[in-house]
Amino acid sequence: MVFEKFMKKYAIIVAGGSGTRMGGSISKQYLEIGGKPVLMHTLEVFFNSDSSINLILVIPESDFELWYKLCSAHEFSIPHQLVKGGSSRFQSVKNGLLHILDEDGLVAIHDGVRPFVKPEVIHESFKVAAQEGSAIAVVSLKDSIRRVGEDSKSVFQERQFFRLVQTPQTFQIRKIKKAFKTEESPKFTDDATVYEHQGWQVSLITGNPENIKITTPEDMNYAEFLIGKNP
Ligand SMILES: Nc1ccn([C@@H]2O[C@H](COP(=O)(O)OP(=O)(O)OP(=O)(O)O)[C@@H](O)[C@H]2O)c(=O)n1
Ligand SMILES: C[C@](O)(CO)[C@H](O)COP(=O)(O)O
Repeated sequence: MVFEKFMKKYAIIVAGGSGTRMGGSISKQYLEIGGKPVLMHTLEVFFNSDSSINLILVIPESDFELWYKLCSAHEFSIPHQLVKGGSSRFQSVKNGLLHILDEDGLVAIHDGVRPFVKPEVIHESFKVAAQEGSAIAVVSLKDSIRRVGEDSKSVFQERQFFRLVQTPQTFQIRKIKKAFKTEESPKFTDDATVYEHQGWQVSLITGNPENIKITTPEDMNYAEFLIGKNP
């Protein structure tokens, strides 16, 4: 039995992107919902779920000044380490991992633009990763799905065999640091795929459906609605 309570814990919050699908002059991670930048909500959920988690925030180096100004304007005082982002999500995660020693412990990797993750999911992810090496938050599908071929013909798929993958994706530090030593590949759409590339099986946990990745403008309306429900 491994008890995660006594292990060193980190969370790498990746926000090194520029939000091309959202558009606009300010990257989506700094847009306000409920009067506060998205990223501050995300950092708060982790801090409030367990204040012993060491928070590492990855943003583009060119945004450091902006972030300091936002922290000052919003009197944001949650302790975190700022790390520069990379040219892709993979590179941003890799930069975050370089700031963690190769030690026994756990690291949750989480998209900065998923501020609605539930504390219960964060706790479960650390618990399962301590026992099994990894814990990937996923949710079941509610709609029917079809696979569309290049000829535009579509085929019914049995949705019970599929899951939507979210973050946090939590790992034992030694394993995920080893996994990220590999060359970047287009197949690496998340951290689970990098881990799996080592021949290791990932463990799935149940995420929360409202833990959306804020991606396009209509997501901001839903995010404002959700903040209203959970101020
Ligand atoms: N070079 C990058 C690219 C993405 N991300 C982060 O990875 C998460 C998921 O990526 P996505 O939603 O695609 O964000 P963007 O890359 O900013 O958006 P887009 O693809 O629309 O440009 C986001 O928190 C994003 O900031 C990152 O840390 N570094
Ligand atoms: C990591 C992720 O959020 C899991 O669903 C997703 O793969 C990120 O994809 P994106 O294309 O970088 O937004």
